[in-house]
Amino acid sequence: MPYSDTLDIRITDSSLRDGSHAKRHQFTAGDVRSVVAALDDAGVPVIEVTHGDGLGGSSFTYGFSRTPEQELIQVAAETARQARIAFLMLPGLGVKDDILAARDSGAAICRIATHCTEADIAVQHFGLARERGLETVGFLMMAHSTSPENLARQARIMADAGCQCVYVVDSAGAMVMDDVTDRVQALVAELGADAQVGFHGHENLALGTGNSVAAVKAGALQIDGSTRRLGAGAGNTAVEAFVAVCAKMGIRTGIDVLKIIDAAEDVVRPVMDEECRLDRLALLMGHAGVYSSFLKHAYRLAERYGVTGAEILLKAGERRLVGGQEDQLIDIALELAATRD
Ligand SMILES: CC[C@H](O)CC(=O)C(=O)O
Ligand SMILES: [Mn+2]
Repeated sequence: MPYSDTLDIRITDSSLRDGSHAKRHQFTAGDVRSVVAALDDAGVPVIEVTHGDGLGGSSFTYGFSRTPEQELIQVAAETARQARIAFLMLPGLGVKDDILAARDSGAAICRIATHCTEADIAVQHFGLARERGLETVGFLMMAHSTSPENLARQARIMADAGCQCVYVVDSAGAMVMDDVTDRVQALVAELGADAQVGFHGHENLALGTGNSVAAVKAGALQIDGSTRRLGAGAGNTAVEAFVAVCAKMGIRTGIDVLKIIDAAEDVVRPVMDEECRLDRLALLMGHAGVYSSFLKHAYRLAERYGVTGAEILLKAGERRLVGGQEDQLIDIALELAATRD
């Protein structure tokens, strides 16, 4: 079944949220205005705007936002003519009042993210969001690290709590196509008509587009990407490439291929500090299954403690660190530095 009468799938652009990691959370209101205007004009139906770690992420642990995220959400909502604005929140980092504030700032879609085995911590948040008229999306992060069967059980918890679409989130960019197919199929079978299934990819193994196509073939109706790959690690699935592939495959996204290609080059690239590269550290994250948003932390800590980013990330992979354990990267760097003395 298609997403709607006019769309086979719905794409959410995460450049202004996942891309916040790559920008070390330094987006300005002007950045948001220009990117939202271009994506909206190209027909992108949903644009996510928040601190990289979601509402309430601005902190010593995750990095401070240059501009308060509610202001960025407000600017996005005022700029968009047809696109709906989404925000992300990790329970515990953000609180319920942040959800209400984001709704008042003009956001329409509430995306709640948990580690893939902890869906139960999101139950109240989905309830509140639905009660206040927000559309809901659930994010099961680091989905490569649990079985399809277990992931489906976690998706059921989210759907029963009022989540309308549960995402398989390849936070580490560690999945290959069969991993995606198995997980998306398991969720589709579990959720049936109760909730849609989505997929969020990272490019750490250069499989963002291929994995997203696999997700669609397995029944996903919502797909995330970031224009010019502006996201954590090697970035997210490039929206412009995925849209062009969909056009060739006859998958209706509602996004104008030529306009999104221009937006990537002329509007998003100038906002970026640098390209999101598939370099050594990004590849290591895909290989070792490490949370993509650890990348910039690894660079910073490597420099501060005189160790290498690769060592930090490989240890993080061995210890199976999950999102929210950024402080443990400091412990790893200190331990490595101690072995140098
Ligand atoms: C909220 C942290 C994280 O960046 C969410 C996400 O995009 C992912 O897990 O890939
Ligand atoms: Mn991500």
